[in-house]
Amino acid sequence: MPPKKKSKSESSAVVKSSKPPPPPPPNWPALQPLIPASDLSLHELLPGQIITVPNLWTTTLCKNYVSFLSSLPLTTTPGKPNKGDAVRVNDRFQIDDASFAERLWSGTALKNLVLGLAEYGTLDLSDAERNKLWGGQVIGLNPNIRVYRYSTGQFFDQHYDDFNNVVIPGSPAMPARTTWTLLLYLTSPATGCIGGETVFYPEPAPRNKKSKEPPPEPFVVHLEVGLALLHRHGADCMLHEGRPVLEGEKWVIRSDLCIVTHAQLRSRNIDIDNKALVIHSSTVMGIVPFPLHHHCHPPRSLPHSGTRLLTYRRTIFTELLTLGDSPPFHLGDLTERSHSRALNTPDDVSYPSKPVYDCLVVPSIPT
Ligand SMILES: O=C(O)CCC(=O)C(=O)O
Ligand SMILES: [Fe+2]
Repeated sequence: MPPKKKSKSESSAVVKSSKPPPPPPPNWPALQPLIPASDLSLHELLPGQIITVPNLWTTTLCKNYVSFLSSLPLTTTPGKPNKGDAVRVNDRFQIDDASFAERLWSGTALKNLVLGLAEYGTLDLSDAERNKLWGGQVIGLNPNIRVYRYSTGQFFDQHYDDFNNVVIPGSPAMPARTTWTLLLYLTSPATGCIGGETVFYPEPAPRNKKSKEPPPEPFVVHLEVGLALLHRHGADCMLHEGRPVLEGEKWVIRSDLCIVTHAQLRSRNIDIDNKALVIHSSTVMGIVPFPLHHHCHPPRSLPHSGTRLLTYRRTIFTELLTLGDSPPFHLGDLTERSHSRALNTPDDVSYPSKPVYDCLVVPSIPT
């Protein structure tokens, strides 16, 4: 007798049982109230290494979040780490939630400050300098959101944060790499949390390594409610730790800045030279301004015909609206209809509806 065939439902049941679906993301409260971006700024505490945004979240928002986060199923990490991992003793909750990561990025002042789009409070940098600082063109935050609660006596021992390759979901999904750690403090001495500072240990200058000079002073970041701390990670990460909490509870939300890289773009049929980004496709499509946010009116930023960019393969830049619907590729705001609509304001009428362009001039992106 032939083996009994599995019915569809049976076989899907088998698949299901082998890989349980990920837990649904929490019902995160709204990110409000917030202080307007115009009243916030980036503070470069250690050039190229540590940057903060005081009051990224308001005290009220932090307080609401602490009470919300307390309801999540946090797990205490074991005191004995895997080989090579730092000793970390805290309670933690971790979830892949691209939509929350996007809210934390675009729904607060973070994106505009990091990308240099805010009118005030950004660092005074050229696009190339900004890309160098962040390690590339930042496209958002790591969807892997971590929530830490340190109770009295808990700590995160000295360690370096490594980078990760991640995928930012979308259509299509965008491969990216993390370059800076984001720590958002929700508590501080003002809320009864004593201790728990994040401390960085600068490397002694090479010539001093063998000398008897004392090592450089540690750099201490004190907890402040609503302060976002960004620090470079990966190969150039500074040794750092979360000091033991002496009293009260320390709450932190952790994510990372994510960048796109040359290699990742190339693997998607996108070419870049120092100034331009071109999408190749047999069907078309278009050319995506990069970074998008520097070009609210992309047609204005297109090069004049006759420039060297005409040597690129000719592509028809159909109305940007089409990018929103069936994109060969899209990023960030261009995928949003609201933004696409904004491109059809009366301001745009002087542009032909189906102009032919080769390429868009964009800032360089480090490999
Ligand atoms: O909680 C802190 O102060 C440090 C956290 C940290 O270093 C990390 O998440 O890698
Ligand atoms: Fe760390």
